[in-house]
Amino acid sequence: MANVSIRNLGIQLGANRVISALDLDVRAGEFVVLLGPSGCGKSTLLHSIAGLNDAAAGSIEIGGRDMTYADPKDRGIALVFQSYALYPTMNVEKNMSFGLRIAGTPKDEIARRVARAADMLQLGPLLGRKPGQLSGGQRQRVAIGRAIVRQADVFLFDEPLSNLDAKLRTELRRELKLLHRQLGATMIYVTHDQVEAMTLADRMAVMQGGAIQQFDTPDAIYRRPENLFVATFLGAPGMNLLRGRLLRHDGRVFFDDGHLALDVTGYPFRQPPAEGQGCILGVRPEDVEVRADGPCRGSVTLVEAMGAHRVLWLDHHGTQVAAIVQDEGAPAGGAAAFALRPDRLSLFDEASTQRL
Ligand SMILES: Nc1ncnc2c1ncn2[C@@H]1O[C@H](COP(=O)(O)OP(=O)(O)OP(=O)(O)O)[C@@H](O)[C@H]1O
Repeated sequence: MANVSIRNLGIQLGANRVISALDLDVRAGEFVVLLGPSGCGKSTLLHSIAGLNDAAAGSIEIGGRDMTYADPKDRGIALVFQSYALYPTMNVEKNMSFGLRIAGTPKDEIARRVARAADMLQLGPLLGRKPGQLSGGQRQRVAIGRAIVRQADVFLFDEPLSNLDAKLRTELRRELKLLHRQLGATMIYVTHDQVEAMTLADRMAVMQGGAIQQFDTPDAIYRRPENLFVATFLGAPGMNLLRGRLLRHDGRVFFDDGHLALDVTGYPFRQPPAEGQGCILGVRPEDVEVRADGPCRGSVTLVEAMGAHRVLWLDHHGTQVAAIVQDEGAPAGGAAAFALRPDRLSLFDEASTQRL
């Protein structure tokens, strides 16, 4: 296991500067997820760590050694692709051992490593089969097994579960997390699926436009998003947003959207807010409490039954506010009062969209 330290990285693909001045520190043994919408540059960043893209600027260190211009095979990494990339004519055992045989690893050592990986991934009974005789999930297990036998310092995963159906994804996701614990290896994992990111990551980097918008634990990012992009990218439904201004009155600070004056004096402002400052208030649907004595009012426009809970959509003077409720007796229509949990609010500057 090794740490990965990226400084001031710039990556140019054709005429596109896909990544600029990017810093990222992955600790040894950590599971880091790169998460972001399509085209944000997460695969480009992963491929740069693997040495498949040339750096136009900056540096990449792996295990304290400068690998910026090193050949992919010398970086101590193993890469698992979305598309499995298995050899169709070789059986599972041969697919898994291929890299080791090329590298001249002794036969008994190969057998030991393949047996261990097959055991971890429940591939033992399938070792004699060809890829064409395997399901998608089994093929991806073989691709992961092939990476494990290499005993790499850093494992890189490029959306490895996205070809699988929902049930298999969930299963293999859990197996990957357990595998990480067992191996204690450094893993960097690309996905655009936020559930995958939240459940797998020790820390995750949320990317947009070739830059990391926030790098922290899933909980910290979910609870305290650094900017509006991160706030709305995570969560289903996403964070509710109300536009208003910050006003001072009798030594207290209020968020005022013209209909609602919410005392936010206790909010941990990073800088004292300016009087009248344009502000966007964010609150997660599970932090909207539908209760008769709530200070806000809205009319129920839609109720979505999700099985374990319901999503209530409330029209608050033209703004749709989602509330997650557990109670089957929740209002199905008409007017409803609600409150916003004061300790769970996020406030963003309207102009910069950064967290206040
Ligand atoms: N060979 C290339 N030449 C020029 N631009 C490229 C090349 N490959 C990718 N890009 C551009 O770089 C940007 C980042 O692409 P990248 O594949 O890293 O995104 P991504 O976040 O992994 O997206 P996805 O989830 O769709 O794979 C995109 O705007 C893409 O169009």
